[in-house]
Amino acid sequence: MSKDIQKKVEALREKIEYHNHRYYVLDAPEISDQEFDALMNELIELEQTYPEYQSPDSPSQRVGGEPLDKFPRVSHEIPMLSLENAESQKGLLDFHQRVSKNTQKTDPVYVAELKIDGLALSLRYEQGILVRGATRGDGTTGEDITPNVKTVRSIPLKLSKPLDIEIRGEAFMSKASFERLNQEKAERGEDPFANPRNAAAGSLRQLDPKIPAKRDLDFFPYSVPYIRGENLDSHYSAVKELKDLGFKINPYIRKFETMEEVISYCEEWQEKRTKLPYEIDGVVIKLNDYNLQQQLGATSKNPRWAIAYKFPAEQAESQVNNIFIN
Ligand SMILES: NC(=O)c1cnc(OC2CCCC2)nc1N
Repeated sequence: MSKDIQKKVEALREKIEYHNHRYYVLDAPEISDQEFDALMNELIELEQTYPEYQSPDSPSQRVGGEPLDKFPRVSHEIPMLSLENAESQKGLLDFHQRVSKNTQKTDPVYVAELKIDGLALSLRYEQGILVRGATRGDGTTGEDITPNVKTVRSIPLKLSKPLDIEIRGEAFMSKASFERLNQEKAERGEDPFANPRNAAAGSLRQLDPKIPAKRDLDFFPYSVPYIRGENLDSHYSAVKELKDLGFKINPYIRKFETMEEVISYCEEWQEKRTKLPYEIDGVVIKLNDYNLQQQLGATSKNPRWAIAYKFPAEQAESQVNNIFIN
């Protein structure tokens, strides 16, 4: 009997994670929400009947377990640095000058990414299993919020390869989920969140994981500070690897040969950002080649091989819109 139950539980888990990936990462579901819920309810029932089969990587953790009384503190062996800001196009050209001068490369390849306005997370996987999710904190000490991180549907609980790896990225809430949440809070007479970033941060810092589980949080990875057994030679190859491992990758990431192209990408998204389903506050520009990154290194605060182009504060008109929507 027990062998059969174990097989059934494991088969259910795989099926549920497969459909979770289809829906939340590929945006291409194959079954209805009702069918998915039925699979999840069946798994939860089996795990409650046979607690000996509970497992940290079970998708039942995505709906949240028991509340914690506090978050343990964690240290980031590799500090989570912050980005130096460029307030203008001239700042980007100065950055390019510094990079070219210090790497003797006049034509380095850059990667440009939308700067998602959310909460930085560090994810640790051992043999491909998510074992720890932590906030950035002050860059060297963060909070272990693993049960809450497991409720973010686009964060894989198990990678497609059994790797020991650390992955960092931005957890965020879409504009639509933010408006819906504030609507619900208003109906309950609760104070609304000021913006999606606060809503995402506030949700992930709840001691009861059942709360973030209902908040439709999302995640885009943006760096691989540590990987064992594979050597990645560039940021772009790391992003490809993240996609292969099961993560959702932001579709607007681009490689550019010149800073002029980077600047026009920044101008393009400064105009188009209101059309995105999530908030961005700029563009992140990174030197693609890991050897060149290594050559430039980092200060105690920022990497010298990356910079953030921050958009000027959002036009007043769009703020007014938000007030009326709320
Ligand atoms: N908010 C973002 O979208 C974002 C933040 N950070 C980074 O890169 C880290 C890696 C090295 C220092 C900054 N990339 C991003 N896309």
